[in-house]
Amino acid sequence: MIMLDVKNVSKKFEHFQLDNVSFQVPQGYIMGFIGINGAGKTTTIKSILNLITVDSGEIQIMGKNVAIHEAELKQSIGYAFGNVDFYTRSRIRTLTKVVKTFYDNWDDEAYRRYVRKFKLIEDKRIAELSTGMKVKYSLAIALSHGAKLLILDEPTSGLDPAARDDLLDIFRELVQDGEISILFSTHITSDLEKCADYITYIHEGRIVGSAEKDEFIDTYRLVNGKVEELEGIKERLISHRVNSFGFTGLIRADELPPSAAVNVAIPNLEEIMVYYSKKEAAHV
Ligand SMILES: Nc1ncnc2c1ncn2[C@@H]1O[C@H](COP(=O)(O)OP(=O)(O)OP(=O)(O)O)[C@@H](O)[C@H]1O
Repeated sequence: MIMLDVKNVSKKFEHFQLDNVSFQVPQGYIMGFIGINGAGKTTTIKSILNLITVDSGEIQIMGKNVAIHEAELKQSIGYAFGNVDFYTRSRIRTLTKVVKTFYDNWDDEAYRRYVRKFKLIEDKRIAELSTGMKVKYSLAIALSHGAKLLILDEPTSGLDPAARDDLLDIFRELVQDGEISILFSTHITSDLEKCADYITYIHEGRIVGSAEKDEFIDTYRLVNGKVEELEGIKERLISHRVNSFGFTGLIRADELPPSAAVNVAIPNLEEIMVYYSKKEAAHV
């Protein structure tokens, strides 16, 4: 089943627009949503949560339009924002008492289980929680009301490597039984190398690619060669850099000329993102 279906969504701001954004998150998988700062990740997520009204296009969760069925669908969605503070003076215990009243399917037993699993101390005020703990608290809330789609906006930013690794393990565990799906936005691509099944890449408000992770990476090649070879291939490169050893560039695999005298390697997600952002700089 398709859990989240973003279809041809456009939204225009004064200096930025989401331009015909489309991608799908299948049930039971983790979709990594990547792009550099300002690419449009948060705007897309706000559209999915119906926090902003899109100009055109449609977003469906479990086959239902979010703009029409917002209240019903929010029962099935959990969200966590890594860097946002909410009700910072409340204690966990107090906040949960309020939050649980929003949900029809609240499961106290599940909540108790997640409080223990995530080692949440209920007497602590939100302001006293570390970033990782805040994300875990959001997850505990989401999982206790039976959320089937978790929308995590930069959940790992600001975390140390050990805390990040801990959360990534939790995300993997959550999708294991095929019920829960996760949309995970980040610019820390190494997190996604570890935990995402699919990748959607947004650049300047447009989707550059959305596919299973290895297939997405396999669309690109990193090439390097002597500067003399650059002219013959330059036009096909997404961008390139030159140093004293020669040049390195990113190219779509289907654009690679068979006869080019260059070394070819598979890039990682970070290299794909870095070379795409250089492309933008070259065109400004
Ligand atoms: N309400 C708004 N009015 C005008 N412009 C906006 C509004 N919200 C976002 N933008 C602009 O849209 C662009 C995309 O922002 P967005 O937050 O979606 O990017 P992002 O990919 O999430 O970036 P980051 O990784 O830095 O969080 C930015 O240039 C931002 O200034």
